[in-house]
Amino acid sequence: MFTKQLKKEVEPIIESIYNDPFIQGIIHGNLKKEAVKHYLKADSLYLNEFAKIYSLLIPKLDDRKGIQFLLGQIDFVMNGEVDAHYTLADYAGIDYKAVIEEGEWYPSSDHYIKHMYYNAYRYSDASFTICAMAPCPYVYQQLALKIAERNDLEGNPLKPWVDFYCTNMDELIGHLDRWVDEFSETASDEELNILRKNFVESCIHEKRFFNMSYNIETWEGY
Ligand SMILES: Cc1ncc(CN)c(N)n1
Repeated sequence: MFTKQLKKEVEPIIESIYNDPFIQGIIHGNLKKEAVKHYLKADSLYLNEFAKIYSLLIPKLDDRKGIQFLLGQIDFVMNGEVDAHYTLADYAGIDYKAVIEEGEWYPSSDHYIKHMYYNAYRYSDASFTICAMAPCPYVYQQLALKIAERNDLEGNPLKPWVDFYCTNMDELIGHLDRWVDEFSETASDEELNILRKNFVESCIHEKRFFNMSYNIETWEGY
């Protein structure tokens, strides 16, 4: 399966994100509050765009089930994933609604968001965009499962964040994989390479997004 190969290829990237300070801060329950705040400011806007990009895929699909699935995902991104954000906001002792008002597309999130939009407008088949979007649920699921495996989260205020991404991603990932695997069966080598590159680059964007948050990256700090 094509998506299986992709997942194998990005294992070292996920391992390196796991060792980066943002995820280590989650593991040890001592992530600095400013990093959480910066993450929330960036991520609330990122998720808004993610929902909008799903909507751009709707005209690319013909099957009713696929369209219904995307509508469900738009709802999840807009209304469900906020639970994970509230866990972080409560941990940092901040007013979530007030904080996200100050959000911006900081350089690394800006790059990531535009990577997804480019593929949505550039290619008529949804698979190209899906490969750029799939690391969003996949990387978080893999990180959460890896953290949960340690079995040392009792009493960690960030445990609900880990639990959230351990449990809510399977169906979505299965759906995205099926779309891409089906397309890959008839795709040219050149198309396969673009799909692969999109997936790998988005995993790297995930790494940069966490580091952007940890390092409080802004446009002023060029
Ligand atoms: C940047 C980013 N990537 C992934 C996720 C998890 N859906 C997220 N909330 N934000």
